[in-house]
Amino acid sequence: MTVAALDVSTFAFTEAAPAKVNLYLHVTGRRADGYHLLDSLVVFAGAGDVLHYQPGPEPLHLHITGRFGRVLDASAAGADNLVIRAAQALQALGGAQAHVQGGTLVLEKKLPVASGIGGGSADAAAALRLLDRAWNVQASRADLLALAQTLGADVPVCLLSQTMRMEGIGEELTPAPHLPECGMVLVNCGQAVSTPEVFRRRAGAFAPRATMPQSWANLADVMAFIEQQGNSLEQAACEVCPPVAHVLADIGGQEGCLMARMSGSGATCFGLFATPQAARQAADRLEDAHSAWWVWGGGLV
Ligand SMILES: C[C@](O)(CO)[C@H](O)COP(=O)(O)OP(=O)(O)OC[C@H]1O[C@@H](n2ccc(N)nc2=O)[C@H](O)[C@@H]1O
Ligand SMILES: Nc1ncnc2c1ncn2[C@@H]1O[C@H](COP(=O)(O)OP(=O)(O)OP(=O)(O)O)[C@@H](O)[C@H]1O
Repeated sequence: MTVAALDVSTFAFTEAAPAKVNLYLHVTGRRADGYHLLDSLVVFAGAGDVLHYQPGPEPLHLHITGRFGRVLDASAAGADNLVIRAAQALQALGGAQAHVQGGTLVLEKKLPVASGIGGGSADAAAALRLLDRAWNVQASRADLLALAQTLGADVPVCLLSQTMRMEGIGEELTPAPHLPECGMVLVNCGQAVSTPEVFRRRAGAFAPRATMPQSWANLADVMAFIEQQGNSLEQAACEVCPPVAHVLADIGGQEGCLMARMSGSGATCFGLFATPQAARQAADRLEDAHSAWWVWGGGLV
């Protein structure tokens, strides 16, 4: 089937893969195996990739479409793609009782690749949720989380796709206090940033574990808390990708922007606004001024 002939509106299964955003990210230590210990407040934006699946007799295969589909070369649709790796892992977990089938997966790649908002992790997590349903695997939440962990540090939190405090190397997840409605702008300058390289370049003392309140009365409370935290990888990411500083200044300069910060290992930066509408207006202005940037504005999941 050619990509042009794929009509995903007829596909039986669809799953959203929302972008992960680290409102703060503290690197609190380093394990003997080189992985870093983190403390992060993770939220999910209305922006995301979308995964579609049509079961069929042919072996399971993946097409990648969308604005950033071409960034992932042909080999990326093969065995190395996190969607395929997630499918294979779930198939192994499901065993004989699952109704594992072949068919066509289509990944609409709307999120920039290697950009600190967990695109590949969100795709893998969406594949686990979608195929668990489609194949009637009925895996327990604990089994799915354990499997997610084998696919990447961000995959467990993306499996839940809801506001969480994330610790350990990404596997310790606890519910975070409810966030009041707010708006978010996401901006990526177009330069892919390697997560391992940014971790390697991080310098200086480890950051403390944040003291998170039990609840927030309003957005001003949330802002006061988040502003006291930071992103331990921001400086290293700015060295690897100098436009990050420019992006942060431009988001921060937008009318109504409450704060601007980088997400994950970069280079995507976010701005927080009082409402999704204010965020969309700021996104429109940023897009007009920087046609080469990827810009999104809206609300949280
Ligand atoms: C920085 C974050 O985006 C914050 O949410 C994530 O921790 C990164 O998660 P991810 O991209 O799913 O990371 P993985 O694919 O598991 O790891 C990529 C590489 O990042 C480094 N890495 C990742 C996670 C972590 N807690 N410590 C690390 O040092 C390791 O060098 C690892 O080889
Ligand atoms: N489905 C996928 N989407 C994006 N990248 C993928 C996918 N499958 C494998 N990859 C590989 O994973 C690498 C990291 O991409 P990804 O977009 O997940 O990074 P990221 O946004 O920095 O993630 P994180 O915030 O979790 O560090 C890419 O260089 C790409 O080659």
